Amino acid sequence: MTTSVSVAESDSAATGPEPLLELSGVRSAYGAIEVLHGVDLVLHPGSVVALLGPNGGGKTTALKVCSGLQPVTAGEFRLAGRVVNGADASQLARLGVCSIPEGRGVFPNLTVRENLWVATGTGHSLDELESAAYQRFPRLGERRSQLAGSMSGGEQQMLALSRALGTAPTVLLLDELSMGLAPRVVTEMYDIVGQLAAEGLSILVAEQFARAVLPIATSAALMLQGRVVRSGDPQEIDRELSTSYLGG
Ligand SMILES: Nc1ncnc2c1ncn2[C@@H]1O[C@H](COP(=O)(O)OP(=O)(O)OP(=O)(O)O)[C@@H](O)[C@H]1O
Repeated sequence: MTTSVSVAESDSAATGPEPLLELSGVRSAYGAIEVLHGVDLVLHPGSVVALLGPNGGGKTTALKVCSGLQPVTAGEFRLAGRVVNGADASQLARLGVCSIPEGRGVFPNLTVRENLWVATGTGHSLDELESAAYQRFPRLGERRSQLAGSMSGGEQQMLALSRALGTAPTVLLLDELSMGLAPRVVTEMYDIVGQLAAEGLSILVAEQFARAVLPIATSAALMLQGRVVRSGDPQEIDRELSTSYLGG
């Protein structure tokens, strides 16, 4: 069953450049246990925001809020200036939010082509999706009939990205892109993320390994124990992290 979304114009729409996605004082809980205690985050069009921090800081939960998989119990979640508290994942997907979860979310028992076919529901033909995917990632073209589960971690991540891009999102949410990938592949994947932002996509990426994402980030936010404790320039945050245990 689809619930109706209360979509209201925000007062902040009148002040300064419009963020595409914004969390203001967002709280969220699993059952009775609150794990986000008033999170503030801003994602501007065409930017990459790196959400950093150690295990359990709340990065994945914050991304789940942004993709409609986790409820907002207090505060405001805004998309293009409109309050979307209460919107579910399919409603947010229709508003242009696309998420690649930790572990990539490809169907291991389907081939590359079949995984791309899943995105045809959004209006593009399989031919169009394949052609865009293989142009960006020629390696996927060579493996179009291979089962996704038998591909390398990097190839699966390329497939997950291609399928996500097939839905023509405006906001891309990435959770731990680097997980299980060799350092060289991580660099390759984040170069692509940087290119996507340069093409206009707005990207929020949760990443435990700050060094992987900071070179292409527009800004960074550090999450500890359910709060953003620091946000700003990625180079500054990189310097601060390198002098703390988090940089290790
Ligand atoms: N489904 C769940 N049920 C109950 N508690 C949860 C659930 N998922 C996460 N938590 C708790 O919420 C807190 C934040 O977890 P979250 O996964 O958002 O952090 P994270 O920064 O993404 O960490 P990691 O990098 O380990 O995934 C943790 O204390 C975690 O134990």
